[in-house]
Amino acid sequence: MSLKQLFRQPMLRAMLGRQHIQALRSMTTQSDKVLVDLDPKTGVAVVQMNRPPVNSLNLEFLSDINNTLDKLHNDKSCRGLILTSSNNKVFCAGLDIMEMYQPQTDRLTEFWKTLQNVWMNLYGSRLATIAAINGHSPAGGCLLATCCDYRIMVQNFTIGLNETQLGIIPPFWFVDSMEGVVGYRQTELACQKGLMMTTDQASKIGLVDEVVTPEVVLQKAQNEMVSWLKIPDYARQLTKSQMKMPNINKLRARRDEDVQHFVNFITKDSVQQALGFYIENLKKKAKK
Ligand SMILES: CCCCCCCCCCCCC/C=C/C(=O)SCCNC(=O)CCNC(=O)[C@H](O)C(C)(C)COP(=O)(O)OP(=O)(O)OC[C@H]1O[C@@H](n2cnc3c(N)ncnc32)[C@H](O)[C@@H]1OP(=O)(O)O
Repeated sequence: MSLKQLFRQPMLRAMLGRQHIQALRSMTTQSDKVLVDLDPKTGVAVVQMNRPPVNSLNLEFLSDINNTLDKLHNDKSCRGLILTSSNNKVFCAGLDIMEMYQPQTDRLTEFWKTLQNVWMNLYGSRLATIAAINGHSPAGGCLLATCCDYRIMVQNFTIGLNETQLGIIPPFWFVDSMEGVVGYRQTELACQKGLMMTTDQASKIGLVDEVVTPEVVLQKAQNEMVSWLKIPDYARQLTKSQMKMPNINKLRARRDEDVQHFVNFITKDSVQQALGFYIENLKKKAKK
């Protein structure tokens, strides 16, 4: 019997109720790289990034994240999203560097457009969003975290926009996301120097809101979510939108130009060389 047929069974429908069937259906249609557990009672979806070894963001993974966000946004029962990782050492290693090294222009363009979509979708989400950062979170990983409304991070990991250390530039919307959380001066220091901060350092500048032990990170996120969902959705959403729309509109207005800058920049010989060295070092370090 197919899942579709199974969901139509009157006995199953009676036992589980309509809401639960909907939640089950949405869970079973997700990709195996993005695991979704939507609790029909609370309306909170726990979304686990699950692309081993380090949840690096390649084109397909970004598309899966986007599809998941679309599904949750279209599901009226969903009110909150907790973003976390199935790997308890790495939340997200940022963009998949292999997408940017010796790339095909078409795929590189598609990759960047998809990342822009993920950013707009998560940063501007109608849902209350909490990042349960249960591991390292460099660059694009930090971007995902700063898209969320609240960040809870496990102690003794690192987070930051470290692009300049790779010889690349954090795009203006990465910078805007961080600035919205920690303000201009801390963003300037963090981005120009490509700082990877420990959880405690990040907490000191307000980049993370709470520092916790690994065992409690999800429970803390669930507890925090309860307080966000006590606020009427329309009031919270309109307040959020008022604050986030200027940055979203800024990227919308400069989308094509941003893609062009990215492609031109990444395909420069000097940038390819810097990425090549970085990958070599990463692989050497991984072998040790
Ligand atoms: C006029 C103005 C013009 C403006 C123009 C603007 C242009 C815009 C420019 C471009 C902007 C790009 C923005 C980029 C954003 C990014 O996100 S870049 C990626 C940054 N990420 C990193 O630097 C992280 C690197 N990884 C690590 O530090 C560590 O892996 C880790 C995350 C701390 C985890 O450590 P550990 O658990 O010890 O795992 P490892 O052993 O190191 O790694 C396991 C394997 O995974 C591979 N890997 C790691 N990270 C990545 C990655 N990001 N992409 C691809 N692959 C990765 C690593 O190499 C290992 O692989 P194997 O050796 O094959 O096992």
